[in-house]
Amino acid sequence: MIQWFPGHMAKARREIEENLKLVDVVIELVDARAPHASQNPMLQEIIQNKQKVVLLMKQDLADPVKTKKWITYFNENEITALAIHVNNKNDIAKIIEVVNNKGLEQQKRLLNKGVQQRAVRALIAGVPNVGKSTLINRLANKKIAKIGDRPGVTKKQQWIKVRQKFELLDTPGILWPKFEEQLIGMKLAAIGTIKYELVPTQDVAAFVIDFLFEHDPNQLEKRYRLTEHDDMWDTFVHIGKHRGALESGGQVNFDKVAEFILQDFRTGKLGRITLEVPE
Ligand SMILES: Nc1nc2c(ncn2[C@@H]2O[C@H](COP(=O)(O)OP(=O)(O)OP(=O)(O)O)[C@@H](O)[C@H]2O)c(=O)[nH]1
Repeated sequence: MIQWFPGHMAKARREIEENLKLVDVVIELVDARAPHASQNPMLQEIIQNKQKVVLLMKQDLADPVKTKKWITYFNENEITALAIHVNNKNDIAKIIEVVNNKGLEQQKRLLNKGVQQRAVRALIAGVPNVGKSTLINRLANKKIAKIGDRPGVTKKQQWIKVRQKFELLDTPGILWPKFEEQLIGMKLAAIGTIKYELVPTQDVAAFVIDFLFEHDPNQLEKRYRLTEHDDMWDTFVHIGKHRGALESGGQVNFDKVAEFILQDFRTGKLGRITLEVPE
């Protein structure tokens, strides 16, 4: 997990700016469970006149009604957006079609300026853990070796041919998450974008419990037999006993409880939850 310091952000930005020169379309990945929180604030600024497609990833874990609202919201702002489950073939086919069309559109604009036609080119960008590598592998239709950090080695750009349609840069642009607001930090920690060193696990789990109790209390009853929630301490004790998160003396292990809650949330065992709706 990357620690984002100003230097890293500047470097990430430079890399994307360099790569942007090579492509017609930017594929921006956000998390369908928190599309606003997981959107990098800088990207739009540097994309400028390139075509963009926003993918709401992990739609299988998100609330389908809220996902529809988000798609409408993006469309109303003249942004093409698709909800994606990376294991759904139709979703992948849709990406290929839309990216290709966007790329051709972009090229048509440039042809008038004397630029030669070539294969449509695209790049993927998004915050950590949003599903960039998985999507690249699905689009390539084969397993691409993951290229780790190799400081000091400048890698030559490689292009992946996607179904004879367009070319995709093999390394995604990794964008930094938003840090400015505590609530955004909570959402990002809940969906797994940022690590717990930044926000304590128990706080994140407590946030998830509060959110569910307000928006979808049935899930808490179904999963943990939790029917009332006045006090976080009591709620953790209840869930700890229910899930057997106990220490040798029979005391509830709060860290373990928090891990259980977050794991349940992230794997969809607490239902399909979206943490925010468009304003
Ligand atoms: N349920 C679900 N999980 C997904 C989906 N797409 C990706 N994932 C999971 O999300 C996790 C992160 O995926 P990666 O492809 O490693 O994400 P990344 O953006 O490349 O992550 P970094 O390398 O940290 O930047 C993995 O466990 C994937 O299996 C999806 O559509 N649905």
